[in-house]
Amino acid sequence: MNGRAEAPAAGTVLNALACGKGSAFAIDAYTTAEVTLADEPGVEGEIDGAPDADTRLIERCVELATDRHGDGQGGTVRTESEVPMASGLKSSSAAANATVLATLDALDVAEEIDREEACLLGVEAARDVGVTVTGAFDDASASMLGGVTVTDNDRDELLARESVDWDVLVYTPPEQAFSADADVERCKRIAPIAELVAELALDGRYGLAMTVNGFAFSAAMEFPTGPAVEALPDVAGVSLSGTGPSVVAVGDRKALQGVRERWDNRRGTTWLTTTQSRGARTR
Ligand SMILES: Nc1ncnc2c1ncn2[C@@H]1O[C@H](COP(=O)(O)OP(=O)(O)O)[C@@H](O)[C@H]1O
Ligand SMILES: O=C(O)C1=C[C@@H](OP(=O)(O)O)[C@@H](O)[C@H](O)C1
Repeated sequence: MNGRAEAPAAGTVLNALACGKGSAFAIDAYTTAEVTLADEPGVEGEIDGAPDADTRLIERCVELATDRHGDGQGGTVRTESEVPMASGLKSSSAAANATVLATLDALDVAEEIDREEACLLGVEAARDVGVTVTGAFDDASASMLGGVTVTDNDRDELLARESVDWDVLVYTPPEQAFSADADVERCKRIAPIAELVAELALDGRYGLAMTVNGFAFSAAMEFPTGPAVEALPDVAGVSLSGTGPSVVAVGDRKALQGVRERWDNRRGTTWLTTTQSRGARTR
């Protein structure tokens, strides 16, 4: 019983750490999971190219999926990823979604299970192993469903979802920042600004929403605002992604290419990509 699936990474419109509401958009970079089920319980996880990384998230995803939709089988799970880990680009959501879908594929029920329900299994696994603050249903839903989503993570409620077709520039500094280490109390201080960003996002004004989000959360979590200032006013929106350190910008491709030249003077990597509206899928 083998299953295989892929799920996209995502960038931030609104970080949910301040007021519980969040918004994210899927991008064209993927994590793939391969699951082999066995009759005995116990799950062994492996992350390609990262032998020391924490495999509990993907192991818990297999356990929850076989508990709810199979007979509690164990097995092995292996992920391969184009998404830098703990960089604000939702590597955890992509890994969880790919693993849940690959497990459902191995159980031969992937087409019967609603995608939002499958996504919530990954959110539950992330809460169980402590890699998230709010559950990150914003990031998980964007990765599972594709497009841009707005969610209430306190209620695990999808408030809005739409397909979008944006060019996206990503800047990834060489450092890592794990969500579980974020200074949540400082983020909560900017809740009134986060509420404003949620209103802008629900109004479809995603570009302005993400720019306001980026300045506010960069201040709260003490990340530099230089990349955003170098991108404005040429782009439609620019923000610190998640709990950082990556920065994402959306807008006209030519303008993004100009911003890329400026960002290339910084340490780390830049890449041009697009939004992704199909979401996760079995392979
Ligand atoms: N490819 C992967 N395979 C398995 N687990 C992963 C993978 N990528 C990320 N994770 C899990 O997600 C955690 C990082 O999550 P987080 O700090 O929220 O970063 P991000 O912003 O990239 O989602 C890792 O410690 C690991 O548990
Ligand atoms: O753990 C969490 O609850 C969250 C982590 C952040 O994302 P990253 O995991 O990308 O840092 C944030 O953007 C999201 O809204 C909520």
